[in-house]
Amino acid sequence: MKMTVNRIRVVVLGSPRSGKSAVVVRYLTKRYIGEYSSTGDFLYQHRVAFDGAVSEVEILDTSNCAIRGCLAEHVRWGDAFAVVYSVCERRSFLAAAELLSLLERTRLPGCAAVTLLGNKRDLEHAREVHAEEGQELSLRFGCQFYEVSAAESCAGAALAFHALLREARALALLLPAPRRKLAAYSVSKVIGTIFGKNSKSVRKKRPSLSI
Ligand SMILES: Nc1nc2c(ncn2[C@@H]2O[C@H](COP(=O)(O)OP(=O)(O)OP(=O)(O)O)[C@@H](O)[C@H]2O)c(=O)[nH]1
Repeated sequence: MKMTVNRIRVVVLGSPRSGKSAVVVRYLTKRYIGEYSSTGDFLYQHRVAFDGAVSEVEILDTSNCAIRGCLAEHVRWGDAFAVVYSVCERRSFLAAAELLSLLERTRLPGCAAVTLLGNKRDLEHAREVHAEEGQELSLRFGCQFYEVSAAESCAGAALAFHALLREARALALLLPAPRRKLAAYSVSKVIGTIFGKNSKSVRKKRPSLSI
């Protein structure tokens, strides 16, 4: 049976140190890398098959968007958004609320799949944001919500990303959007870079984005 293939562009947003890269790499490789020295965005290409369909996914792991002024460009580019905060840092939760509000203002409601991820749930002793608060925020913006721990397991990240891709697939059937090409790194090349080097500090390079 021929599997349908669809292309989905995912943008991962959130405060510095909230665990965006750790969650993305955990989902892509099932492994946890402790430290990244991030200097910019990183774009991964990933092919995933589930629910009888194949998705060619581009995941943009952003860094310091607000400071670098590239947030609007990323919001225009994405079909789906993962907004990450750390359950141990209230400031990152407030920033996530701002990001959800921005997405609501700039992307017509129902035109993009969005999920809110409360990361670092393994650090219960340092928790500052309760799960109910994340749930309420997701209800307010009509988006999905998961608490995950990139450090503890890949199940949470996989569940959250597959749910996001499932929603993006459904929207793509309703809202065909123009496709723009991006220079991208294949996951195998990226993973080689990550694991080829000292995995303690992985330098992230900013690929040339041509939208
Ligand atoms: N305990 C714990 N630590 C985590 C988890 N996820 C990430 N970290 C740690 O949090 C720190 C930041 O993780 P990154 O993935 O680099 O965070 P980031 O959001 O990509 O950071 P920027 O690139 O600066 O925006 C690192 O020290 C990670 O080891 C988690 O689930 N649990």
